[in-house]
Formats: sequence, structure tokens, C-alpha cells
Amino acid sequence: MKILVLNSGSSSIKFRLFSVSDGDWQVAASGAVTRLGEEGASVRLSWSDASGEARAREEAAEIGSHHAGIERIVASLQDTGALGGIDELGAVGHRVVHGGEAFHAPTLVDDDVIAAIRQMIPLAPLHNPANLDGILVARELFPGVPQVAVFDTAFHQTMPRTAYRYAIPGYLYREHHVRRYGFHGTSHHYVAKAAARRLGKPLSQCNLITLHLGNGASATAIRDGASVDTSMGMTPLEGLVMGSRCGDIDPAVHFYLCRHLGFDNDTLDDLLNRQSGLVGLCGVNDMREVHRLAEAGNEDAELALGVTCHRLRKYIGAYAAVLGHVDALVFTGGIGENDAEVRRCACADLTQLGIALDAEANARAQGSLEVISSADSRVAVLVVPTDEELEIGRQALEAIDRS
Ligand SMILES: Nc1ncnc2c1ncn2[C@@H]1O[C@H](COP(=O)(O)OP(=O)(O)O)[C@@H](O)[C@H]1O
Ligand SMILES: CC(=O)OP(=O)(O)O
Ligand SMILES: [Mg+2]
Repeated sequence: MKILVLNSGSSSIKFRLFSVSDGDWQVAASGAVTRLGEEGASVRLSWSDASGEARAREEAAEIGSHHAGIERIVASLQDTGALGGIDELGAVGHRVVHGGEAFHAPTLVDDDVIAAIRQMIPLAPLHNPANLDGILVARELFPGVPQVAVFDTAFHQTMPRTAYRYAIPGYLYREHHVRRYGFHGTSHHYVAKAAARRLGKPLSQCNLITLHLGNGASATAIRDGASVDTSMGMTPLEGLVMGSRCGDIDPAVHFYLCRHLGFDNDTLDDLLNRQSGLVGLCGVNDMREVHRLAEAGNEDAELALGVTCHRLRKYIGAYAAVLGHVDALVFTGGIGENDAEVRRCACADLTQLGIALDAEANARAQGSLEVISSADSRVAVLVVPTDEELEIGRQALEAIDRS
């Protein structure tokens, strides 16, 4: 059976096609449509040919909509033989960023689920409209194939209200759903399960701090396998320093910018979501570029690294206090998996919290599951590659088996 996973964003559609037999998941093909609706759009596809050899190709194409993008993905999958026909598909799993309080688990899509995801658009205007487009197009192109929505927010639905409520008047929560939800739940859950396996305990007996550091970044405190606090809030803007998002900020900055500099809602949104974070501090949002600039003596880039790591250390300390006892600290995401310098800086001088790195193991770890703590570290520190697509695929299949 084949399972297709779609991560449909506003300007890209990432996809992965799995071949599943007897619980064994093989990647049949993967790729992305990028620059959707812009000039220079392209379709990238990697697959293994009949003899098992890895193949890849990238084609420029005019792709103006999610409909055209997904059609193009299916055509490429069939053209390369990765997908024989649509009847091979057992399910399509969709990443949906915001599920509000309605969804605690992966959910088979029907008209009510679509209506609920649509209702959540004001809470995630950057993500949910594109996620929904992906679902609607897939329903049309793959009639009869079950569609499963897998929510970024679902894993965090176990947070206690002391962690998810903001200290603002209660009617804003009760009538307008203003609360902290948290995101990247699929990734936090996936790396937590992998860390538990490495620790040799059931996840339900593990206390973990997981750090998902990609373009978006978030930290999660996990007690006995369940999320009890996370750094992102009502939207994916709160918390850590990100590629282009500011993370934590005094809300009074907003009033100041509006009253004294003439900002309005749209300019504020753009400033804090797209012009801040690493970009705001040093002009580039790719962490590798930030390092290149810092190594060349650029002081803004040095500051950007410093602010990023200072914020990380604050969250590690805060979540150590939330949890009391920590079994492991887990780094994941493009930066968490590859950036030894950020890991070193985030963990420096944390021996009082029981966290000590093995410098060599840290420097070596890149892109595979590694223990990077020293032998005398009370807390294990792990690098765990995340795999959101695999987790979405597995959860999609579980949802179908349950239904
Ligand atoms: N070798 C590396 N060293 C440092 N940072 C890296 C490395 N490889 C990727 N990154 C960073 O990871 C980030 C992207 O993470 P990723 O998880 O791929 O993002 P996304 O959230 O888009 O999935 C970028 O800031 C990129 O610079
Ligand atoms: C929710 C979120 O921040 O997602 P991403 O990291 O994909 O932007
Ligand atoms: Mg990612």
C-alpha cells in the first residue's frame, strides 16, 4: 500500500510517498513544489528507480495554484513509476498547523472537519488556508481515498490550563479562544518517542525537554510522555528566536510602534512574523549564513547568535523548573540536528541543571541520532533527526485503522 503525505504551505507543497508493507515504511519518492504562484516555480522529485538506484530531477513549471501543484506532483509520481495509480493509495495524510481545541488526535477528514479547519483560519492565517487547500484538492483528485488531518497543535492538548491560559480577562478565552496552543507537535512527539527508545524506557515514563529548531522554532516540556508546556502560543510567533519571527516580546512594543511610528496591524504582522528574528537582527534568516557572517566578524550576526542562544538557555532553565526532573534534552530540526555551535552555546555552564556536553561528541553529531552529553551529565543530551512526514504518514494509517 502507498501513503502520500502532503505538507501544503502558502508558497510550497512538500510531499512524501511511502510504500508500506507489514509495518515496514519505505520512502518511494519525495520532493516539493516551490515558489508556488511565483515566477521560477519548480517541481523537485527524488525516487528510486526499478533497479533501486536513487534518481532525482527538478523541472521548472508554471504552477499557479495548489490544484495545479498537486496535479503536477501526481503526474510526476506516475510518470516516474513511483506511483502506479491512484488506486494504490491507502490514504493521504495532511499536515494541518492549527486544530484549536477541537482536535486531540489525527482525524479522518469529512465536511465537518473541513468546516472546523476553516473556522481556525483567523488563528493561523499564514498556515491553515494553504493546509485546507491541500485537503480540498486531494479530496477532488483522489476520490474515495481517505484523507487524514494531522495537527501541529494536537500533541500539546495535554497542557494544563496553568500553562495554556494567558493572564488576560477570561471571556477572551471562553468566547474568543485566546489561549496558548503550541505547534510543531508532530515533531516534538516523534523525537520524544525516538528519545524514549534510546533511553530504554517507555515514553510514558520519560521527562524530556525537546527543542525543535528549524525556520520556525519551539521548545516543549514533556512530563511522563505528555506535553505540559511549550514555547509557541496562540500562534507560532511566541517563544524562541526564529528565522524571521521575533518570539517573545513585550506586547507594549506594539502600542509604542502604533502610537509613535504609525504602524498598523498589517505592518506589525509583517514586522514581527517576517522581518524579525535572525533576519531582523542581522539581515539573513538562514543559520548557516548567520555563522558565515559572524565568522567574518559581522557584529550583528554575532549578536543574532547570542540572542538566539540566550533565549534557548532561558527556556531550558524554565522547563527544567517546570519538570523538576529531566531525563533528556533533545535537539532537532535543521539547526538542532546540524549546528554544534548553537548546541554548545545553549548548553554551556548548565552543570547546575545536570546538563554537560561531551565536546567531541557534540562536534561530531550531525543529522543522525547521537548522545552528546558527557558520561557524568545527569541529563542525557540527544540529537534526534525529526521526520514529520513519516510521523504524519504513520498517524494517518493509525487513524484509518481506528475508524
Ligand atoms: N549544517 C547546518 N548548520 C547550521 N544550520 C543548519 C545546517 N543545516 C540546516 N541548517 C539550518 O536549519 C534551518 C532550517 O531548518 P529546517 O528544519 O530544515 O526548516 P523548516 O522549518 O523549514 O523545515 C535553517 O536556518 C538552516 O540554516
Ligand atoms: C508552526 C510553524 O512554525 O511551522 P513552520 O516551522 O513550518 O513554519
Ligand atoms: Mg520543518
